[in-house]
Amino acid sequence: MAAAPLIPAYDFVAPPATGLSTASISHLSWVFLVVTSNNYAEALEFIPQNFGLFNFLIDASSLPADDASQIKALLNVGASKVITSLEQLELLRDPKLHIEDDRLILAIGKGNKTREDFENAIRNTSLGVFVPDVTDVGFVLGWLQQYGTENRPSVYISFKATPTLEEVLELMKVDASVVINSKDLTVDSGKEEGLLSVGEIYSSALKSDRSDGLFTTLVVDELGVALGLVYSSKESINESLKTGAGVYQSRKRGLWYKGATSGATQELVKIDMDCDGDCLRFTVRQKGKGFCHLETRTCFGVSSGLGALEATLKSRLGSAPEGSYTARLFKDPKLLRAKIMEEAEELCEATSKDDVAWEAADLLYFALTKCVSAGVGLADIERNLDAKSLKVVRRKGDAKGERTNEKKEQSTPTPSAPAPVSQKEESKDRIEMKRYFASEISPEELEAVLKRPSQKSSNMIMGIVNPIIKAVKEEGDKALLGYTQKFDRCPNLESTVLKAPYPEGLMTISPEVKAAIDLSYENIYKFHAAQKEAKPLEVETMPGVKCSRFARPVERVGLYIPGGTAVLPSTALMLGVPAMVAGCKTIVFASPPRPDGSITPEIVYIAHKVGAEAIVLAGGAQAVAALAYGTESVPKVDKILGPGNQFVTAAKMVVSNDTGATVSIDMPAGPSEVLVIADKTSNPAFVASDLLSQAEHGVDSQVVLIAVDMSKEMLQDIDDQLHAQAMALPRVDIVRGAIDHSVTVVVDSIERAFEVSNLYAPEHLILQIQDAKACVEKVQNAGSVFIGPWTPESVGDYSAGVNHSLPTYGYAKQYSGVNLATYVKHITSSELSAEGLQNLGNAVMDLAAVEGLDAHRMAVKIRLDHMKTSK
Ligand SMILES: NC(=O)c1ccc[n+]([C@@H]2O[C@H](COP(=O)([O-])OP(=O)(O)OC[C@H]3O[C@@H](n4cnc5c(N)ncnc54)[C@H](O)[C@@H]3O)[C@@H](O)[C@H]2O)c1
Ligand SMILES: N[C@H](CO)Cc1c[nH]c[nH+]1
Ligand SMILES: [Zn+2]
Repeated sequence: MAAAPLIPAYDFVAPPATGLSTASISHLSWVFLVVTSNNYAEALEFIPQNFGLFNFLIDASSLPADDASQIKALLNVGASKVITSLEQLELLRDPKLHIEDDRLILAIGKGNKTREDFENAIRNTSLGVFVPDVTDVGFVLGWLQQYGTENRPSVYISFKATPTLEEVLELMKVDASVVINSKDLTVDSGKEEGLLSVGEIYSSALKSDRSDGLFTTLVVDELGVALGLVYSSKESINESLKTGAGVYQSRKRGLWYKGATSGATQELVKIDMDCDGDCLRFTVRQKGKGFCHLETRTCFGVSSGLGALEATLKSRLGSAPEGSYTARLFKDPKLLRAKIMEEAEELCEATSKDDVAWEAADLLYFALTKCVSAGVGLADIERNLDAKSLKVVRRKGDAKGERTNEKKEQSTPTPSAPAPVSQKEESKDRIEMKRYFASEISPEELEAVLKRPSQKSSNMIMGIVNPIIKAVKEEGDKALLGYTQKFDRCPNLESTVLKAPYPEGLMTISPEVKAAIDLSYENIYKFHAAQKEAKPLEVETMPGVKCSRFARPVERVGLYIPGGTAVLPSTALMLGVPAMVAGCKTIVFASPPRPDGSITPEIVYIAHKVGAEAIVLAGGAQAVAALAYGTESVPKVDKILGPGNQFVTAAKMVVSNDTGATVSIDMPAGPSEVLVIADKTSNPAFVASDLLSQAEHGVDSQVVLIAVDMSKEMLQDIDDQLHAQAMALPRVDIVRGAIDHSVTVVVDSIERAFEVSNLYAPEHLILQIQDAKACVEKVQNAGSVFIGPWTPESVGDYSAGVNHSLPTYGYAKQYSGVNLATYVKHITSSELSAEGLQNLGNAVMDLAAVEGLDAHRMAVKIRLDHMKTSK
C-alpha cells in the first residue's frame, strides 16, 4: 500500500476553524501528534480510544531522553510509529522488547547530533528518518541519493514552519509523506485563501489510468468484505471527508451521495490508496439493506462466513423468533457460558482435520453469541487483535492456575499477592511509583510532586468541550445523536432516549448480580435516609420574630453515569438512591450506550428501582449539555450530578457558569484518586491492592502513598507487591499509565503524613496505620475516609452505604461528596407578630436610611403607623 500522501498534524490546542474535524482527518488514516510530558497522559488515553480509526505517528523525541518507559507505553497502547531521539533509541534497542524496526523513526536535526552520529545510528537498520526542520531537507535528499531508499521504507518530513503549497508538492516528488498542520487544511469547498483542500491534496498523489480522470474505488466493510466497485474524483473525496459519509462520482450523474434516496447510507471509516496510487479503497459502515441496488449487502451476491453469522446474531438480538436457540442463549448467560466451556474443551480434544474444523466452528458460534450480546462485533475483535500485535512488552503467556498441570503441583500463592518479581531483572518494565523523601525536598517541590496529571491541560479540554456544548445547545437531538455515534462508536443508534417503563428484556441480569445490587441499594438507602432532617429548624430570634429553615428537594435532577473505560452501574445506585430518598420529582439518567446502542441492563434495572423517568443514551460533554439545556427528547434538569472523565467534568463547569442554563452541579468529580497513609504496621499487599484499585480506573487516575517512618525493605516490599499485582490485572496498561504519574512520599511522623494528605485533599483517604480510628480527627480535607486494615476502598465504591461520588482534583478542600443535602435546597421563612415588628422596626428603618433605600424604610413605617392609628 502506498504511504498516504500527507499526515495531518491535528492541533488540539487550537482546533482549526475551517470545518476540519478530527473525524475528517481520521479517514485519511494517519495522524501526527507531538507528545510531550504535558500531553502524555491525554495521548495515552486518546490513542487506544481511537485505535483502528487512525494510524498514529508520534513525535516523542521531546519526552525524557534517559527513560524510554513512556515511549514503550505509547507503542503498547497502539502508536504505529514513534519518532525518537538517539538516546531514546539506544534504550529501546532492548532484546526483551518486541519492536519492529520500522516502528521507530530517528529524529535528526534536533539537539546537537552530528551527521556522523546519525549515520552510525541508521547504517544497519531500516529506520525511517524524521527531519523536524525544513532547512534539513537538502541534507536528507543528499543522503537518500547516496544510500538509496530500498531498506528505508518511509521518510517523514515534518515542518514546524508552515510550508507553502509549492514546497509541499515539490517535496512530494521524492515520494515522501508530508506532514501538514491541520490549521492549513480545509474540507470546505468554498475554501479561504491560503488553505489547502484535503481532497485536493489527497488526490494529487493519485494518478488515474482512465481517460475521464476518475479513480477506481473499491468499497469494503470493516471486515474487508468487498461491497462493490465505484469511482471517485477529487471533489467526491473531499465531500466524503467533509461529511464522513460514502460519496462517490457517478459517471452519469456527477456527485453521488450513496443512500441519499434509498436510505442505505454509509459511514466512512477510512480511505486507503493502493500500491501504485491509481485505485482507492473506501472502508465504510454500510447501513440499511445493503450496498447493491438489488437490495443485497454486496454487489457480489449473498455474503457468508463469520460476517454473515455476525449479521444474523445481531438481528436475532433485536428480535429473535420465540423458541429460537440463539434467543435462549441470549436470555440465559449460564447456558451460554456452559456451551463455550464445553466447545472449548471439545476443540482441545479434537485431532482430525474435520473434527478440529467442526469444533472450532461451534466454539466460534457460541463465542460470537457472547460477543454480540455484549455489543462487541468482529470489527472490535479485529481491532483488539491488531492492538495486541502492536504491544512491545509481551505477557509471559502462562495459563492461569488450575489450567496447567505444573500449576496444580505448585503451592497456591494467596490470590492478592502473586510472587514478587525481582526489580533488578525487569527494571525497565517495572510498574513503579516514583519515590520522594519529604525531608529532602522543598515545599514547592512537594506541591509539584503531588500535582494531578489532568490539571495540566485544561485549555485543550475546553477547546474540545466548548464546541460540543454549543452544538447540542443549538441543534439539540441531531447534535447529541451525532456525537454519540462518533464518540461511543454506535453508528446504528437512532434515538438517544429510553423512557420508562423499561421493557423487562432490557433489565435481564443474573440472580447473583441482582442480589448484590439489592443489598447495596438497601445499605445506601439506609445511610442516606438517616441524613434526612427530621423537622424544619425554627428559632425565635427575639420576642415575636420567628425564623425558620426548611428543606425541599431539587425538582429535576440529571444523573451522569460514566461508561467510557468501564461501565459503572454502582454510580447509578450512588446517584439514584439519594435522589429517590430526597423526593426529587424528575430523575433522568445519562450514560454512554454500548456500540450496539443498548444500555447495560444493570443500569436499566437500577433506573427502574429508583424511579428514573428516562435514560439518555449519551455520554461526555454532549450528555451534560443535553441535560443542562434540554433537547427535543431530553428533559431539561435543574441540577446535574455525577462523576466523569475530564470532558464531563469540564462540561459540568461550563454549563453551571452559563446563566442561560440555570443549572447547578454537585461538584467537580473527575478521575479517581486515592491517598493511602500507611505505617510499619500495615500489610504491604493490602496497601498495594488499595493503590491499584483506583489506578485501574483510568490513565488519568492518580494514587499516592504516604509512607510513615518506613524501612527501605518495607518500601521495597510494597513496590514489589504493586508491580506483581499490577502485572496480573487485565487492565494493566491503564494501571501502568496511572502509576506513571503516581508517587510515594516518605515522611517521618504521622503528623507530617496528615499535613501532606490535607494539602493534597484526596478523594479517598485510606488509613492503614496504628490507631487509625483515633487519627480521623487529624483529617481536615478528604472526600471519604476508609479506616483500618479491613476497610478496602472498594467497599465504599459499591456496598457499604457511603457515597462514592466524591470531589477530586483537591476540591475536597471546599466540597462535600454526594450526600442527601446535595439533592436538597433550603428555604428560609420569617414570621413576625405586631409585637415582633415593634421590637425590630427601628433597627430596620435606621439601616435602610443608612443605605438610602427609602422604600425599604417605608415598608416598616407604614405598618408601625397603622398600628398606632388603629389603637
Ligand atoms: N470522582 C468520583 O466520584 C468518580 C466516581 C466514579 C468514576 N469516576 C471517574 O469517572 C471517570 C469515568 O471516565 P470514563 O472515560 O470511563 O467515562 P465517561 O462516561 O466519563 O466518559 C466517556 C465519554 O467521554 C467522551 N469522550 C471520550 N473521548 C473523547 C474525546 N476525545 N473528545 C470528546 N469526548 C470524548 C465520550 O462522549 C464518552 O461517551 C474515570 O476517570 C473514573 O475514575 C469518578
Ligand atoms: N472509585 C470510583 C470513585 O472514584 C467509583 C467506582 C465505581 N466503580 C468502582 N469504583
Ligand atoms: Zn473505584
